[in-house]
Amino acid sequence: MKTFDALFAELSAKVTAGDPASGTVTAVRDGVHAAGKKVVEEAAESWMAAEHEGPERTAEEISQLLYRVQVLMLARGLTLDDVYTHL
Ligand SMILES: N=c1c2ncn([C@@H]3O[C@H](COP(=O)(O)OP(=O)(O)OP(=O)(O)O)[C@@H](O)[C@H]3O)c2ncn1[C@@H]1O[C@H](COP(=O)(O)O)[C@@H](O)[C@H]1O
Repeated sequence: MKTFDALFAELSAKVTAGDPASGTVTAVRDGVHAAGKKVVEEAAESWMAAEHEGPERTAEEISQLLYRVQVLMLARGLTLDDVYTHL
C-alpha cells in the first residue's frame, strides 16, 4: 500500500526525470493555478462524498485530494519537510 511519503518520492522522481508518460509531469508543468483548481475540486468532491456517499467513495476522493495536494506542492517547489515543519 502506498503512503503519502512514498507517493511524494515517486512523483518527485517523475518530475525530475521529466517522464513523458506521467500525468503528474504534465500537471506540474500546467502550473500552480491549474494545480490549485484541482485541489479545490477534489476537496469539494471529498466533502460531498463524506456527506452523501459511502466511506469507500469518500476514501477514494480523499486519495485524489492528497494526490492533487502533492501536485500543487511540486508545482510550487515545496518539499515534504517544508510542510511537515508546520505540523
Ligand atoms: N494517485 C494518483 C491520482 N489520483 C488522481 N489522479 C489523476 O487524476 C485523474 C482524475 O481526476 P479527474 O479530475 O479526472 O477526476 P474526477 O473527474 O474528479 O473523477 P472522480 O473524482 O469523479 O473519480 C485521474 O485520471 C489521474 O489522471 C492520479 N494520478 C496519479 N496518481 C498516483 O500517481 C502515480 C504517478 O502517476 P503518473 O504521474 O500518471 O505516472 C500513480 O502511480 C498513482 O499512484
